[in-house]
Amino acid sequence: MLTLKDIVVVRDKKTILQIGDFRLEEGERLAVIGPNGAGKSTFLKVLALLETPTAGEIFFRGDKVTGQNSLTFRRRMAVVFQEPLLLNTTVFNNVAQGMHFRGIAGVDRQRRVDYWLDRFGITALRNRKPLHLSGGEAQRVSLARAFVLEPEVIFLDEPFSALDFSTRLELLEDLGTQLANTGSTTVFVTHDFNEIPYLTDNVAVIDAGAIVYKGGLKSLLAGEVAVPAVQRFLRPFKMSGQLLV
Ligand SMILES: Nc1ncnc2c1ncn2[C@@H]1O[C@H](COP(=O)(O)OP(=O)(O)OP(=O)(O)O)[C@@H](O)[C@H]1O
Repeated sequence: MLTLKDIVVVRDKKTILQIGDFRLEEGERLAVIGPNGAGKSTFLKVLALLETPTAGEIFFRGDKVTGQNSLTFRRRMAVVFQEPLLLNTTVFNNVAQGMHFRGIAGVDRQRRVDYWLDRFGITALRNRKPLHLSGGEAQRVSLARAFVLEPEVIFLDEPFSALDFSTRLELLEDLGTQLANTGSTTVFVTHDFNEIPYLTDNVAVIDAGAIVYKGGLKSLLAGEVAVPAVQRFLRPFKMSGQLLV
């Protein structure tokens, strides 16, 4: 679905991302993990066509992405960030907002919003303004706003890292269910190994701007693969007993 070729991102004269070959397949659910500053968000923004790389090519379903067509492709994707970024209007309007740009209106729009409010358990909040939502509720609105667009690919950049543990678990379970139901192609950035099994076993590890591992999480944690950068990153999780998976 998305292919990166010889991507380089340079910022402030520093190379922060370097990806030779990368393919995201149709229906693939990929978790991206790595230490702080490794380049995870930059990688996600390049894939989501939100950041233009310094060099390299991006293909969406075989078509080369250019300055002229990138907005059209971007409208076929949805992104959820750590901060919900909601407008100061009702939950219903926030979820309905993106459909305006896609020409979906009337009964169809209402039906789709109602469906996703229900899927994420926020129907009762439909007339509430964001100021009066908890962090977990606000992130449910963000998720509904992304899914309602029926995007071809969903990007999630540490969507739950600001939430408490039990809220995070509930949201991970609900997100996992909805991703399984829709079969959406997904890229999920996290810095916590424990979140990954709720969504997938398929993981890419980024370190110092490069993908140093792509494959199964279970085999990675079982030590079946020996990538020094991965072992270094895993060590503090194991030592502090934070690795629950
Ligand atoms: N616009 C920019 N200008 C200069 N440096 C940048 C820019 N964007 C990112 N960087 C740097 O690039 C590196 C990678 O940043 P990025 O946000 O992609 O990492 P990350 O793995 O998502 O980090 P974190 O887990 O802390 O969110 C960091 O050192 C960051 O400071």
